[in-house]
Amino acid sequence: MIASPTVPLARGVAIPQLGFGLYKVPPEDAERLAGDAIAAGYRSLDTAAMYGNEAGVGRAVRRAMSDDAPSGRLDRTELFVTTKIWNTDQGYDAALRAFDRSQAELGLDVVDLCLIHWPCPRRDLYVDTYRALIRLREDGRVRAVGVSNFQPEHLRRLVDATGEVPAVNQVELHPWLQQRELRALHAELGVATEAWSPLARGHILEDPVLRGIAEAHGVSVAQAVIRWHLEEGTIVIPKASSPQRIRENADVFGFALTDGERERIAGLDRGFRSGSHPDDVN
Ligand SMILES: NC(=O)C1=CN([C@@H]2O[C@H](COP(=O)(O)OP(=O)(O)OC[C@H]3O[C@@H](n4cnc5c(N)ncnc54)[C@H](OP(=O)(O)O)[C@@H]3O)[C@@H](O)[C@H]2O)C=CC1
Ligand SMILES: O=C(O)C(=O)[C@@H](O)[C@H](O)C(=O)CO
Repeated sequence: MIASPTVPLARGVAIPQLGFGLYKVPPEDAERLAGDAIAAGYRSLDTAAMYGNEAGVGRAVRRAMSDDAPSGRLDRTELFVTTKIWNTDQGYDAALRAFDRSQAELGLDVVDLCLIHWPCPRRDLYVDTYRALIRLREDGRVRAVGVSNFQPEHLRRLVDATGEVPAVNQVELHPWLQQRELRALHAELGVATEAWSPLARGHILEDPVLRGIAEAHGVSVAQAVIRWHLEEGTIVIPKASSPQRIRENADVFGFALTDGERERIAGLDRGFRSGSHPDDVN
């Protein structure tokens, strides 16, 4: 894999644009698959307390920094780890305690990015939770703080209440759910867009337009879609369960989509969600 470009966040932090997602990776597989991803050239790992696999991710990171690293020793600054505060841990004190647990599971002195996993507006605790993340950043325990699954009204309220713009909003985004209104607000506020379920959990892989574009480049549909995300400027974190797919998804720097292909993909937006809608999660 050619080194992924990075996306600048506030305060001099930069996140690799291509990362590896670990939702539904069983705890016993997390160290191996995160290690496979690092060996394939990924430098960013996306986990969460809810995934139950932070310990394995932390072990893979520490192994990559050790003298017996399978593919050459890396410095901690070369790796980027994201975790998230789960819904039942929202609130100022609860979020601080949840972060203590995540940090202990990961076994890392500093976490690169910590997100509020879902806004959970009916709990009405996301502003307090965000203040806890700011405190963690000020204490040097996280480098950047952000949110996930926030809709425009949640972002606006957070910015009004705290005077802070989250570094990242991680949302479901792929060719069938292009999130144009939200991305326009991100651009206005200066929030980086990160795509979860960038392959729509596999649902889009049979799309005939995407298949035609992939065939034209001699790549898989997954590769064409990941390439589209990169060209859109989105941070992208595909998950895969085999070393072969992990490598395939990172082999996306040797071709470029044409303007016509990007236009055809723009026409695929249909509001399809492969995961939950933020209104339904509390
Ligand atoms: N903040 C949030 O609320 C959320 C965050 N996320 C994050 O985003 C990450 C990615 O999203 P996720 O939901 O996992 O879904 P993805 O869109 O990344 O799709 C993963 C699915 O696609 C399959 N797949 C991957 N690569 C290929 C390929 N090259 N060819 C064919 N099939 C392929 C995988 O199969 P297999 O595993 O069998 O290889 C898996 O079934 C998560 O792992 C997590 O880190 C996800 C959901 C919500
Ligand atoms: O993966 C995550 O981070 C999630 O929160 C989701 O998968 C969420 O639980 C969902 O969308 C379930 O369909």
